[in-house]
Amino acid sequence: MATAVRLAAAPRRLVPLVPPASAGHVRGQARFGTRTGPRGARGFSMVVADSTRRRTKEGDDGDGVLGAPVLGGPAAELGDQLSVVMKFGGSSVSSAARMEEVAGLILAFPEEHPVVVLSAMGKTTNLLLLAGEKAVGCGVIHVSEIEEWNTIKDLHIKTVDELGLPRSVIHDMLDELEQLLKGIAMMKELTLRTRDYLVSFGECMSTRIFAAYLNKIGVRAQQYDAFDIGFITTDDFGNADVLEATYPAVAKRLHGDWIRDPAIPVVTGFLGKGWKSGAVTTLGRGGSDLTATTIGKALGLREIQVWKDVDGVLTCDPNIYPHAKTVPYLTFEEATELAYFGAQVLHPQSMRPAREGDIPVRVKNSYNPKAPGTLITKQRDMDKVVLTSIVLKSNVTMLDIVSTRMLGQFGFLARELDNVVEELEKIAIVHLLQQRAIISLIGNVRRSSLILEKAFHVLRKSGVNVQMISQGASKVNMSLIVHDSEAKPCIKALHQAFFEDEDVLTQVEVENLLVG
Ligand SMILES: Nc1ncnc2c1ncn2[C@@H]1O[C@H](COP(=O)(O)OP(=O)(O)O)[C@@H](O)[C@H]1O
Ligand SMILES: N[C@@H](CC(=O)OP(=O)(O)O)C(=O)O
Repeated sequence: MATAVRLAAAPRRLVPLVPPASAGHVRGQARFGTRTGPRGARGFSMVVADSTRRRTKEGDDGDGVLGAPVLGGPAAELGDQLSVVMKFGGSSVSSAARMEEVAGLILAFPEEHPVVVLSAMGKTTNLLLLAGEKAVGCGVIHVSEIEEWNTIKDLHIKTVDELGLPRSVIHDMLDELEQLLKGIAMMKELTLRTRDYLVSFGECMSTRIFAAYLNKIGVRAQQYDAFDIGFITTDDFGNADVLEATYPAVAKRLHGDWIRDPAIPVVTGFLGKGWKSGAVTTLGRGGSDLTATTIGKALGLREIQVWKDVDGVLTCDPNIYPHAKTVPYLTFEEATELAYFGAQVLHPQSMRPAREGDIPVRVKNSYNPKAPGTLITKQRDMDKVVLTSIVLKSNVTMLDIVSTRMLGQFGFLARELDNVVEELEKIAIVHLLQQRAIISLIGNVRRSSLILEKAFHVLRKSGVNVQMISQGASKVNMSLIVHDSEAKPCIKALHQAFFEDEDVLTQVEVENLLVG
């Protein structure tokens, strides 16, 4: 749950990336093609285990399939450098057929030498969490009956079978996972640390399967567990931060191995190793995006690609309004605001390494690779930009504070919500308003008057009362707070007005005419 605060203190080298027509499905053989080209305070308004396990043995492909013939694939020769990161999310690798498609996509760019980052297959992370919660209360002898555990097991076994791989690729992992669930059942508790260890099995299995499959079709690949190759994090289980030491460590390991023996690295997304505990940590839900950008920066790669199940970053969440359109270009700042204010498509922290390393990020659709996707860079031409995307964050609690005694007071908001309210009530009248939603208008704040005029016109026509508005320090975000129940219709109405009505450009043109 997020919190919004209203203080009413009185007074208050870039080319389209499209696989060739020949790119596509592979089964048992590599195919090639050529690339067609290659928070916080805003003025007075505020919106506010054992990690060494499963180490890949030296000289092992990490997959149990050794010595497969090299048919081709991104044809690395000594001297060639790793060039891109290709991250595939859970939906992109949800089945054997999807893994074959993804292998086809990688092979469609033979001149690239990718580092592949994978998430867990499909909904495996959610299923692991549910299985863990059930294990707490079900008793050791009933662990084998937990529905989610059986779904996970069946999916992974089915996948290796369908890909023609030996079950030994994941056998030990599944065994270890069942032992862990029994341990949770025995202890009747699931700590944050154990939870991270539990969910790590998802990425550890998907990467082992995929690396084994690449090797089977003759493309040399090497599986890596991120926590074993230098992903050092804070010990904030469930939401760990990547520490600086990660960059040189990851670069040394991946680059060093590649130079000695060029095999496509297939790295677990989402996972790290706590610097104090040495235990497996996770980077927050959707954290594989951050793994990808961290590797991109560490190795100074040309581009970071995040392959999803949508045509790129869209003008709004397609689950809220299906007529969302692809946003072709974004800046790192826009993408960060979008993610931070609730767009599930990117991990909120993921743009930081890309921005620091000035490495373009491309969001692509693994189900529709010909779609151009979204290109995210440091800068873009904002001249014609009005609104870029509309983002919704629901279930927000708003604090409405009226006081004359708060000027010069700061720091109180950093504490817990209950404490904050208690503290504030000493000096102000506080209303805690729940079930609110933040609608963020990501766009060109230099056109804020135009955007807000249009937005308020739409909202007034829809009979919606805006309860707070925040612009503040961000150059790309204007936030409105409305009641939760009104938020989705608002998104739809705003989307229609900004992205489906023809008159927006005309307004820009009129404005340009007035200015120029
Ligand atoms: N503005 C947006 N643009 C694109 N997708 C969005 C947006 N807001 C929400 N989404 C959702 O994000 C999903 C993609 O993100 P995610 O599930 O994390 O991808 P993956 O697991 O493939 O990395 C889409 O399927 C879509 O439902
Ligand atoms: N599997 C993890 C990490 C991740 O990034 O997944 P995805 O790329 O499918 O959002 C999760 O579900 O959170």
